[in-house]
Amino acid sequence: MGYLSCNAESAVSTCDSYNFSTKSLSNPSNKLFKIRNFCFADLESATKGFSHTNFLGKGSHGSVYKAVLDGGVLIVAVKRTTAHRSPERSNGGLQRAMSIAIGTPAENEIETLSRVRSPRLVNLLGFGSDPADGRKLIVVEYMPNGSLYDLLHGNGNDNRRPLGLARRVKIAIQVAKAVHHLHSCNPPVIHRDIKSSNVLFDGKWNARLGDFGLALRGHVEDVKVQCTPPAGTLGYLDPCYLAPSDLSAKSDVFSFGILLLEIFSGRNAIDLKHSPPSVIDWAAPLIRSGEYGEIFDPNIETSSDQSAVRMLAVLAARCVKSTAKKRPEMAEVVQCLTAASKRITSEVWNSSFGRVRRRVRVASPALIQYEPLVEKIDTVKASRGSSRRMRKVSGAASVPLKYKSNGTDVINVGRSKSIGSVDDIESGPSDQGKRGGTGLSVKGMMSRSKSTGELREIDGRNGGIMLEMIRNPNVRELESSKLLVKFSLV
Ligand SMILES: Nc1ncnc2c1ncn2[C@@H]1O[C@H](COP(=O)(O)OP(=O)(O)OP(=O)(O)O)[C@@H](O)[C@H]1O
Repeated sequence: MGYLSCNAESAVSTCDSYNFSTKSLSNPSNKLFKIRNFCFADLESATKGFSHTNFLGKGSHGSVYKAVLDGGVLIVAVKRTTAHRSPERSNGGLQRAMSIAIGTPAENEIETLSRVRSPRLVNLLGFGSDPADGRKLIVVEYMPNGSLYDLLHGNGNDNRRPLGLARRVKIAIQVAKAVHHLHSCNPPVIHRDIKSSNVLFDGKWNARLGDFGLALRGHVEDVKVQCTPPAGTLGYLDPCYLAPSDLSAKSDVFSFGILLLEIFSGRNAIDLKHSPPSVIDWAAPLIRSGEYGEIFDPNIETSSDQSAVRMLAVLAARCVKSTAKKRPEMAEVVQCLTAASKRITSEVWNSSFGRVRRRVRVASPALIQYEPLVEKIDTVKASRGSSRRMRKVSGAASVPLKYKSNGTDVINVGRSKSIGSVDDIESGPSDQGKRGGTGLSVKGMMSRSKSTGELREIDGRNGGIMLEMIRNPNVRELESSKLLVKFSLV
């Protein structure tokens, strides 16, 4: 994929440097963020002399080390850039074009990150420079849980369970929010290097977007943007981005689309073990022919909500459309992923409560005997009277159930079809005394949550009763199993 065609040298000679200076960042009058100018000796000792033990990884611009500063209070990652060389001699030529029209990638990263900040990004904390050769050191937040690349592809030796679909979609949403944040800045920031190895996990396993070495901050018509030759990582690079003037936020959307396919399928953006090696060439025909489920990792269970699966697959296909204008904005991407996530999460939720659901199914409109229940019920008094509050789950259909009381009376009970949710029980007038009800109630829990409460008769007309669940936070231990066991089929 040879998309890189611009001559970096000529671009450098014509660009506007925006008067970038690291001095301005440490100037107290600069109120953007508190960016520290670290002393090299401090960074050197905090990384134990940039030792192997503190080594975190190596990128195309240098090595990254863990550093412990401020007497152990502050743990950071320090990027020590390689000595600056001209782009033509850079050894990253095949993987990435060295094309920053202003300064080095390190300077660019410092400049860009000093102006954007978000909990979805690997934020800049400060910088330093090596007095021996002037190399820049970038100090960013430390991400202790590795990269998305590691999580998806591992190192081949670990026996980790593959990530579930809900988790994958959550990660996708977090990255989408990061990109959306960048595009919403004024002027916007185009990251230009969205890929799984640039998504890192913080201490709470939230995904953060990092590595702003190639990021461009400015409007597409700005001189800086117009003068910066195309760059990115092969496999993720927008095929429409052939010249500086082609750049737009939609190039990031393309890279994000490739990342989505990688997240869903577990395949590398380019994987020579597969044919075709490119994830987009493999997935696009499947999505086009409506085989949406085929693009998901075969090692994970996809949602049985097929509309969510379709939404995700179609979204990825839209992001990687060959015409940039047809790709969605990141705001829409976030929305769509969030909608799919809700469907998947409720599906996961429902299946984890399958045990309760099965019970509800058994209890569908069959005749059910509830023999000793009356005894039990007689001993339990309604605890909260008319002040009770029903927590309703919207859209839950009620199914009338028939129960046999003591083998003699048949009573009708409204119960929701929705899983194990007594909260969903059909409600009605609660003044049981006036309605000639039996005055029975029973403790129970069938809620999705661990909350407990009381089942209380609320309507005793027509030879049947209506029960409702009254939430009772004081009752911790549940008698749901008893309740359910007592409802046996006849
Ligand atoms: N903030 C951080 N916290 C913890 N580890 C980090 C951090 N930043 C980078 N790393 C580790 O260092 C490695 C190199 O990071 P770097 O951003 O320099 O390069 P890269 O993104 O892997 O590759 P490239 O520079 O080619 O895009 C990463 O793969 C990651 O393992």
